[in-house]
Amino acid sequence: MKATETKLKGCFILEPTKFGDSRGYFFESFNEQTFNKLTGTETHFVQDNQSYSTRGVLRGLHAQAGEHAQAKLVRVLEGKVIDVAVDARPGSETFGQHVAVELSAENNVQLFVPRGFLHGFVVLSDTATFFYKCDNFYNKAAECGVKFDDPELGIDWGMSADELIISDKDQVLPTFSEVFNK
Ligand SMILES: Cc1cn([C@H]2C[C@H](O)[C@@H](COP(=O)(O)OP(=O)(O)O[C@H]3O[C@H](C)C(=O)[C@H](O)[C@H]3O)O2)c(=O)[nH]c1=O
Repeated sequence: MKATETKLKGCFILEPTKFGDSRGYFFESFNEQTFNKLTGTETHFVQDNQSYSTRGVLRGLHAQAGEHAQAKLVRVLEGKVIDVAVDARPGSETFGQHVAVELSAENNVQLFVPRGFLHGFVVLSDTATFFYKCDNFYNKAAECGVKFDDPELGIDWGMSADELIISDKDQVLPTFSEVFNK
């Protein structure tokens, strides 16, 4: 497994070591000891999530607030997505900045999204199965989010607005400044 820290401190791109042979391939998709050594953290994941979406579905930008904040290790089991993490950590040098990474069943790339980040993704393939580990349990009351197309964030989702499929809930999310600069 190789880990590369992004411009957002604590946010890492991880690439598994793949062992191929005449049958196909094998790789360790997660190893707590390896992960914590590579990221310099003591992360302990407690919940796995999986979602299935069709092309153009955009889920996000979401987070859980306060003590219910979640770090996430995200990857794609089938299909291709653009995955986005936005730094919403108070006082961070990269506050309001984001990274966008292509995750796919072909590249097997993972993104570690630390606590204090907003997270979302858009599906580029016909369908996508998205899998992620969380280091804190789901808490509906602590859910918060920011509008995917907030001009202050300037995220290029790689698709035109008319191609996107977005939940009613996500359509009416506030702007980044309304949530984090209040
Ligand atoms: C997140 C979550 C949801 N749910 C239930 C609540 C709803 O009845 C249903 C769908 O939830 P939602 O529409 O919030 O699902 P997404 O839009 O995929 O939300 C996720 O999208 C972005 C990409 C994220 O990073 C978050 O993990 C999460 O917010 O699953 C649960 O029971 N447990 C959970 O952990």
